[in-house]
Amino acid sequence: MYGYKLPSPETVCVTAMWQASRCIILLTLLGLVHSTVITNETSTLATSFEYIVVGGGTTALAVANRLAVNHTVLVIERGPDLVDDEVINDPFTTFGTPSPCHFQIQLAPQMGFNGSRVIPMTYGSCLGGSSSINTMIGSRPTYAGMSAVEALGNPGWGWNEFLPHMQKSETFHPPNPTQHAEGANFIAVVHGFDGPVGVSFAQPLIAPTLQDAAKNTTNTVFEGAVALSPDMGDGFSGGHYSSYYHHIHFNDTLQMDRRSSSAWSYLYPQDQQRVGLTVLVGHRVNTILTSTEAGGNITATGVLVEPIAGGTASTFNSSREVVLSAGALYSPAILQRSGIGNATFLESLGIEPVLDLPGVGANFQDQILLTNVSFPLAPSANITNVTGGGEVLLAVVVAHPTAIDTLGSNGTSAMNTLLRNISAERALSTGGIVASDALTTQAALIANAYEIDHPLIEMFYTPGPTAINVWAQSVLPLSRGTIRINTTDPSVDPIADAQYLTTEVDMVVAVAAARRVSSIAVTPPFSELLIENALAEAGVPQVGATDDEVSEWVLSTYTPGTHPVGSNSMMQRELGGVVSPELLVYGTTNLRIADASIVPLSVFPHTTLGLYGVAEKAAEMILQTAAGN
Ligand SMILES: Cc1cc2nc3c(=O)[nH]c(=O)nc-3n(C[C@H](O)[C@H](O)[C@H](O)COP(=O)(O)OP(=O)(O)OC[C@H]3O[C@@H](n4cnc5c(N)ncnc54)[C@H](O)[C@@H]3O)c2cc1C
Repeated sequence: MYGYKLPSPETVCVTAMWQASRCIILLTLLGLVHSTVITNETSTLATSFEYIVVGGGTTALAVANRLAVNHTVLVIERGPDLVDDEVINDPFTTFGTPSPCHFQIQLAPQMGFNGSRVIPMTYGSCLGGSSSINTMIGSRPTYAGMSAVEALGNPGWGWNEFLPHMQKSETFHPPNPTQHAEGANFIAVVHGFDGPVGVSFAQPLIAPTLQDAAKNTTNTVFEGAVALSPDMGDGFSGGHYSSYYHHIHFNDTLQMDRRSSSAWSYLYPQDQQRVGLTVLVGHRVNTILTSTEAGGNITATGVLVEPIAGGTASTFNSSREVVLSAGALYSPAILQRSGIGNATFLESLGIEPVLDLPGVGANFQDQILLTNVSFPLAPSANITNVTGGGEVLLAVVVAHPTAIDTLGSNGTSAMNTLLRNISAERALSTGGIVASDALTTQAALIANAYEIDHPLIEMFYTPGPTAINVWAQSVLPLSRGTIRINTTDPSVDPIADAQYLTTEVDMVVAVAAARRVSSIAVTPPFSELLIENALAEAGVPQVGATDDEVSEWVLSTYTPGTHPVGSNSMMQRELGGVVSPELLVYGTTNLRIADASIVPLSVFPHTTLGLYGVAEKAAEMILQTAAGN
């Protein structure tokens, strides 16, 4: 006998993905879930939690989710809850379309041609943080990169130990037969298949003509040295090119994509509801409250919180730990306001130091992007085939050439010499490092990584309606800057100074990347898709331009890579490290940091998938401490 069965409320909710908040409320009313509380009101909240997580961004929500399975956790996010915001949820509308989550910080004047440049850096401020607005390109650190991180005094952070944490976060969607036929591939053993973060190839994956042109031209420009990769996340992505996967949830039933931000992975879905989790939005953490133990160690006891809209400040207490996850731009500022940082600097602002830790805010670094490159399509090019008919498509082909692929053996050995004889003076004088050893050690590790298998640059091709963009990104910058508050007023942004391109080797890499961009535009079959004078039209130096001409162009056009890291680095304390391999702030008993600020070297070509690994590893270590192991 056949009967008609009504879909369960859970099924309705999964199908109506855009209405998740309403679904969660419905399910809660039906008594089907014990829902996480998301609120912007403090009056009804408890004042004490086992854990407090500062920030509600990419890493924060992942850590909070894992801790809240068995503990009470309060997350405090400065920005709003934008669960139903269509710009954020739809992967294809986020680029270039502002949302209430898009924010910019004005960087300190950076090096430019003939003087300095004032450049803003974009970041996300809402639940999910920057994962709610980013470009969703999925890439992982390399084996060589994680070896360098481990060698900075971080046992347990090599590729083999780190991989399981990235796998735990992930549900990888293998390419479907069409995507496979179009070039998408994967290696199953390096992926996870039941974690919260959806990772899949985009739909549609490619614009066929551009895909072919990009692959063939990459091959020619790098003289066949850059080979098709079976999987860009296998740890050996240097010297390869491939179609990218993205952090996107692909829903088989609906045949549609949705951004898999941290919020959509670890917070909103029904199966991620946590009765112990409270998320307070629209509130800023001004300071972390501390007490000093008998032995001189500092214990975090809670946080001082203020509503963004104005109103009375509140205090929340933590009985176990405080986890700082406000991102590479803001976490150092919160520590500094709390009296943790360079004691002399803090005193100059009238802040009483509770912990002298000179590395707070130092070792700040970001990749650069050469983005201002938009090559106009030739009238003869079949626009539909080249650009997918004017639809927004995600990155089509990405290439990760190594130093030897890009510079040849003479260039590589010249760069190696520069790296191994690096002068730390400028970084020291600007406060970018706290000891010259910090830079020479990092430079030697970067040189080793390049010798093994680390990408020197990343190049990707993306189509627009009438032009093709070729992006080049430096991957492992050596210039070091600072994040520093200049007032105790918590509503004022810190001074973020990336010191882009101030180290000679970074200019060498940028010039090499720019030269490859020029070569690509004049190399068939890619060049055949473009107008005849595409280089001049795009303002890019001609092939054969002098080094000075190329440097001038680089200095006039580069933009922030929006992958800032390192401002509370995980490395030895003597080198200016801020956190131990257990992510505990040195000199504290229970203050951890889990966000991009702990990453000591830019070994994640794109940061997000690696940061989910950091979050999973952080949560595991915190839970081990709670269990007394
Ligand atoms: C435009 C853009 C494009 C990008 N593209 C990619 C990409 O394609 N692929 C990729 O892998 N990565 C990409 N990234 C980088 C990646 O998104 C970030 O590195 C990553 O999300 C950072 O995670 P986080 O947890 O360190 O910080 P965030 O996710 O930024 O979270 C920090 C959170 O802390 C909150 N906060 C700050 N101060 C306070 C305070 N005082 N109190 C309370 N809350 C506070 C902020 O509002 C924010 O929500 C991109 C980033 C941007 C901005």
